[in-house]
Amino acid sequence: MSQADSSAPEILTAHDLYRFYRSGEEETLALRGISLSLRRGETLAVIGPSGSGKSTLLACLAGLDEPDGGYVYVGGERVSHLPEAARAQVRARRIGVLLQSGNLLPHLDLAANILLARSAARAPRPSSHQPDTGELLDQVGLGARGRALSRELAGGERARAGLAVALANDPDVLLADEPTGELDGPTEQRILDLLQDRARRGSGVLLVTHSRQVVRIADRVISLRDGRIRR
Ligand SMILES: Nc1ncnc2c1ncn2[C@@H]1O[C@H](COP(=O)(O)OP(=O)(O)OP(=O)(O)O)[C@@H](O)[C@H]1O
Repeated sequence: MSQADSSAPEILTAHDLYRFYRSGEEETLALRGISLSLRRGETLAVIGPSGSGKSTLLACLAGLDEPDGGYVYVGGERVSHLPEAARAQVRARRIGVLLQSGNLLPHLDLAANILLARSAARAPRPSSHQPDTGELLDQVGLGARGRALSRELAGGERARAGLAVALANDPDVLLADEPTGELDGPTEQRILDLLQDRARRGSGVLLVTHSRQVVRIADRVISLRDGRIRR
């Protein structure tokens, strides 16, 4: 566990999030009034049984999905209730997202994926230090794999590559869904080290996970059940 500074500024705020899904006659209330916040340098783990709303929450926080009620702010900028293009811009500038489905465009090599994520950030914040592609590849231990396509990477390499892309915009907030997935021990440790390093550099880090190892590096843990935070 890292030692987050309780006086550090809040970098992510989510208030009273609701999300309904409707398919045919069936209605699912995936989020039922979730409020949470994250400070710079803080790592928050989100746990809960399958179907409790973790991925839906992450998608709403990342601006990949729109909540039906409530709001999300990152770094003082609104993420929710914006046209999709505006949400994508806030995400490109401020948020790193690591999804289980992977975040590499399949027809571009790894270096090009990183360059694309960096250039999408366009107007980096004055304080930001966007690492260059070589630096990022070295950080995740893939210095020699910049020319590889996603399909040419082994599972552990692909997870680290995804993290490199998620970090390419020097995000205020890193949101990751099962960042260590099915990885072996040494690769899992490497990812955990990178996540801890990210928090030390002042990002807020939110990790959806079932892994005890991941929970161990968190400053705080919240548990979801039926779309609510369990108290
Ligand atoms: N696109 C969708 N359409 C309809 N229902 C959905 C959709 N996505 C999620 N749900 C439902 O919303 C609820 C929350 O799902 P969600 O995927 O957020 O849970 P989760 O905690 O991430 O589960 P898991 O750990 O299995 O990934 C579930 O009941 C799920 O069936």
